[in-house]
Amino acid sequence: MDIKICGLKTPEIVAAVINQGASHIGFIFFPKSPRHVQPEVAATLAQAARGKAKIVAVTVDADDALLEDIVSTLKPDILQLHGHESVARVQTVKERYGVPVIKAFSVREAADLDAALAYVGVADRLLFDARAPKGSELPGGNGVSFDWTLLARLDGSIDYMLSGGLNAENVAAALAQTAPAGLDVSSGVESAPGVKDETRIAAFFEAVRKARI
Ligand SMILES: O=C(O)c1ccccc1NCC(=O)[C@H](O)[C@H](O)COP(=O)(O)O
Repeated sequence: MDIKICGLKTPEIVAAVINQGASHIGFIFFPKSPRHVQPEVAATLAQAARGKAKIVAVTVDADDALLEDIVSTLKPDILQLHGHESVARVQTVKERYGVPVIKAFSVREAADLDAALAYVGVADRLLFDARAPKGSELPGGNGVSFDWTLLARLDGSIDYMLSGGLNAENVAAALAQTAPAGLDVSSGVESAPGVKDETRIAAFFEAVRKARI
């Protein structure tokens, strides 16, 4: 099972998540986020992880100038589009930058999943996250979950990551109700917004291992 730890900001935490066996590490390029990093910082942090985990650049409705900067500076393995990018925009980004795309969707009700189906075959992977709570300026990284039973309506062949409010305490329940190809977590392995915690990271990986025995 793929595990993506998102919102990394320090070399110590990059080393910790690689040691735990993360398949993906995510860097956030969204100035309002407490996890925001500059492309140069992400590129330096990514050096220790390259070839061991996929480097994911997370953007929100980014324009071409920002994407070009990120792609040329960080050289990500994957671009995660976490805004309102259309199917056509996802296709264009894939073609223009030659990088696989994860398209994120905010889920609160069944119709949100139906809307995501238009991206199957265009995005390389879908990521289902919770709809941001009222008042939040962040489209992701809010530490809130959605009703996982909604995912039962998906065709079993759809490749998706589950995200939104996951942590060591609830991940077994999430895996009992869903069949994702991967998990994505940020707040659930933090001690404060934007501050990753090695003990919580280890506990999350341990909980996933236990749930999968
Ligand atoms: O994490 C952020 O601050 C963020 C900001 C803007 C867009 C996306 C963001 N995060 C994307 C992720 O992939 C998070 O891991 C995902 O939303 C889950 O977050 P959490 O519920 O905190 O585990």
